[in-house]
Amino acid sequence: MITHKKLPNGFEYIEVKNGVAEAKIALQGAHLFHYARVGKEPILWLSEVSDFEKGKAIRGGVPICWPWFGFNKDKALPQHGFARISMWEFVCSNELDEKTTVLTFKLTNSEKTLQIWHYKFELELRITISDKLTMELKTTNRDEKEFKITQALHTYFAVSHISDVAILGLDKKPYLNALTYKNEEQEGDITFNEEVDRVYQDVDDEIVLRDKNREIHIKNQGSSSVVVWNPWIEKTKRMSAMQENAYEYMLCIESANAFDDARAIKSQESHSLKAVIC
Ligand SMILES: O=P(O)(O)OC[C@H]1O[C@H](O)[C@H](O)[C@@H](O)[C@@H]1O
Repeated sequence: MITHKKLPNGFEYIEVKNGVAEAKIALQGAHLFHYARVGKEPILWLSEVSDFEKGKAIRGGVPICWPWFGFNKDKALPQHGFARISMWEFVCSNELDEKTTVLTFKLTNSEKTLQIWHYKFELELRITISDKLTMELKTTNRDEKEFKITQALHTYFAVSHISDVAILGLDKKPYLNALTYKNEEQEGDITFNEEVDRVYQDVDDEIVLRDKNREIHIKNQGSSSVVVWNPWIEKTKRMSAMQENAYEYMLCIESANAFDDARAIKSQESHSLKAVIC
């Protein structure tokens, strides 16, 4: 079942419920901010003090970073691009069976986007809610000239406690340490006891988030870079919409095309970035 909902301030979202899972997706940013299987704990983390407000990104769920990931050279432009703070069009929903709901959202260039990013584009997000969460973000170049994007499905995962989790599947992978700007290589599993902000490259395999009582598997397509991030104590204090202890209960594993994995898309061609989480 699909229900259109509105907060008292006018902020709109869609609630999805089917036989196996439920989800919530805001029209601003086509931002999925809740996904849980029936009777199970949510997979995604959402800040208890997140904004649900026009022009502000939701803190948690899956922000869509597009058409650039991270800072823009022009510091006046928004970090992680404009897609996550733009109003998307809800195109359609399709209940394939009692366990599978597919929703499609679209964003195209406008006068406003052309002022800050000088290309015509079509961006489509297909979200499939079933016992798996599937997100496919397709960028089509509708301009005459080629363009280059960096992007991410910036997934915030809920964890029982940051000191109890490990990320498997990135052993021996090269990464850019975004805190020191040094290139390093992963040794073994990733565990957390300090701030971590890394862009892994050459990722071609499944990633596993191992928690005390569950494992989450992440499989990406059209992507060979993965960002792993936990802000830890000091950065959390500086961030918007985060409670002081929030870093203990979340981490991000972001399905990306970032840094060396930027993608050039020719006129009328497309690129799809897909993540399957189960
Ligand atoms: O606060 P935001 O703009 O949502 O960014 C949140 C985080 O996103 C990514 O994971 C970056 O690697 C981090 O450096 C950044 O702090």
